[in-house]
Amino acid sequence: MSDTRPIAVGDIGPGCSKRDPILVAKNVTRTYGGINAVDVEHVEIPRHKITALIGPNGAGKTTLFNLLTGFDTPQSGEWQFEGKGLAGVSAYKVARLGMVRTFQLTKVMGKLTVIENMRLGAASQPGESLWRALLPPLWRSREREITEQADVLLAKFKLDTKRSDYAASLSGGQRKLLEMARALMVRPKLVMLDEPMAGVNPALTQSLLDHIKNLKAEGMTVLFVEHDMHMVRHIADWVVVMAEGKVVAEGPPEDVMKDQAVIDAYLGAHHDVDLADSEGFEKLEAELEHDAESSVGMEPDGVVGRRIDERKEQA
Ligand SMILES: Nc1ncnc2c1ncn2[C@@H]1O[C@H](COP(=O)(O)OP(=O)(O)OP(=O)(O)O)[C@@H](O)[C@H]1O
Repeated sequence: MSDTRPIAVGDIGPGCSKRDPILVAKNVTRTYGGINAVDVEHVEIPRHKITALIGPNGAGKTTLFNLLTGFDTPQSGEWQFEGKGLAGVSAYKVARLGMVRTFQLTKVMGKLTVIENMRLGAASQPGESLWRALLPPLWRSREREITEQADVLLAKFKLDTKRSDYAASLSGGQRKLLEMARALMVRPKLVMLDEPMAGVNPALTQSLLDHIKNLKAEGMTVLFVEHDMHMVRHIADWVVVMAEGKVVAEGPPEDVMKDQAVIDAYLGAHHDVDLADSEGFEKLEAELEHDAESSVGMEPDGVVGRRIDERKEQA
């Protein structure tokens, strides 16, 4: 049965408190040269929910992911995952604690087979090195267990027929699926996905969406960065909006899309467009076609945030 209790406690707005947060970050800052890439005063991610982190290009979404998961170091800040402080904790240990992430550009190992990539995902499970070093016979049985777990996941993600293929031979969408499946090898509690839909062929889009919804159904919490607003509206329970490094809005998707701060962050001068309405995207697209200077664009499939000149280069 779905949990219909309110996600937030008290007033809804940037940095608001959650009834049951799995991740709480305070005063996290990261500058590059003179740029405040991330300057997040307070943000809480609700447990057992799907939260979308949105914002225009350069808003600081990926940098925030990197900081929280130990792939980058902030100038200041603290954050707790399940009540445990993670500042200064390495990416490897963060994954072992149950907080895993995928990357905008997948990091699967092209020269390894699909099953080898999956086995590597288990390397960050608690106790792995101890088993291997101290108890070789037990380690062999552990290896069998890892392979079985990998095969179950590969079947679930419909990659079992690719088991012995090199990861390099997979399509972009299949690599995204493999990266997600591999992340699940550590049996995480929080799964952070950086642009899961980018570069995914439309035939795989529904499958990816279903997999993300399944993560929640299986008791995991999901936080994902995405430019595809149709996806955000379709699967997110909660949306956090960043612009210029800060959290500028948050709330349920239907409310956030109507929020003036979100409209300002995404649309600049195009204030008359309603992001809560799919026709609004078409209108925005039409307007931007006549606005070559705009730094915010939209793909026909609903991708907001690409620069117009980037889109022309890609075409
Ligand atoms: N390694 C880096 N060196 C210098 N500047 C960086 C670096 N990484 C990010 N930045 C800058 O920090 C800001 C935030 O970038 P970030 O990639 O986090 O944004 P984003 O919201 O994820 O954007 P996108 O949606 O395009 O992925 C940008 O101004 C970016 O140019």
